[in-house]
Amino acid sequence: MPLDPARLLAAPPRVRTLTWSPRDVLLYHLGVGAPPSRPHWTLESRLRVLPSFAVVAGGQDVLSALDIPGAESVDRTQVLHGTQELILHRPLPAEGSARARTAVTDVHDKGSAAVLGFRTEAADAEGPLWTARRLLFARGAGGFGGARGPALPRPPRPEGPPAAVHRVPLREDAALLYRLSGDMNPLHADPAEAARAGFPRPVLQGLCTYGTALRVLVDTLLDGRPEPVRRYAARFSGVVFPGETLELTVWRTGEREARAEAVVPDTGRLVLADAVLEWEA
Ligand SMILES: CCCCCCC[C@@H](O)CC(=O)SCCNC(=O)CCNC(=O)[C@H](O)C(C)(C)COP(=O)(O)OP(=O)(O)OC[C@H]1O[C@@H](n2cnc3c(N)ncnc32)[C@H](O)[C@@H]1OP(=O)(O)O
Repeated sequence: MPLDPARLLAAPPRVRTLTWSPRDVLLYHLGVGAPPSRPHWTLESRLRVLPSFAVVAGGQDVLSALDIPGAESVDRTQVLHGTQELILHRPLPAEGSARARTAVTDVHDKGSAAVLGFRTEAADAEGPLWTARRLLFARGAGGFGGARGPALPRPPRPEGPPAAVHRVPLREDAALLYRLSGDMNPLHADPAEAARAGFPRPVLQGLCTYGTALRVLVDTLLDGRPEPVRRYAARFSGVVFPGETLELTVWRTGEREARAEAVVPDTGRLVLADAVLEWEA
């Protein structure tokens, strides 16, 4: 049975209560490579919360993302994370409980692939906390006769020299450490699953690359203060393997805005594209 856009879009939103503690935040920060020299990520007494923690808070189960009516035919081994956007309505507390509501927003037929969009709204007793939007790229799930949908915006590279270029080595076990925070997809841990998905070895979670880049951006642009971050978005343009080094290039594009991209310099592969970070004073 092919993918059924009408059923997917009509599926009731998934509602979950998410609770987290400083231990979860500390583990997440290690998963995105926080070094011992940055105690605001690694010590409970000085802890600040990297905004991208929102995507794992409360152990959000990425594997169940496609357990919805209409997506039965999608081969889970072929699904790649395509884009991620986070809008922070307030700084995240180190300990919290929130109600998160996730709905399917887009079902696009790209020929051989399908692109599925999801939107999560999370709020606690004090009001909205974050909005997350993501696109999943389901290889082999296209051709169901649906609308192609819009092309992803590909803004031109910022003009002028970058403000900074950071080399960010990734741990060999980065994917194994990161998965303890929430993304237990075997694609990131099991060589046999990676081979089934067409990769020579397990690939890094897109959200690990996303969080790693944000950590570096917050440390270098905001002096390690995540509280002003309001929006962070990026496209996953190529796979990353644990143990590789990322080269993160950053442009200042406004008083409170930066753009960034990451390549794996050994291969020249662009892996994180069109990243944008916006913050307030
Ligand atoms: C079990 C269920 C689990 C569900 C959750 C899983 C979450 C995680 O565990 C999984 C992961 O973390 S996977 C790792 C992170 N992601 C990646 O590594 C993907 C890297 N990107 C790629 O490989 C390619 O860009 C690729 C393959 C994404 C696209 O490359 P191409 O095929 O060359 O695409 P292209 O020809 O450029 O474009 C075709 C159409 O697709 C749209 N598109 C392109 N890149 C996209 C992207 N990143 N996200 C969403 N849509 C994208 C294009 O706009 C194009 O559409 P159109 O033809 O209409 O313009």
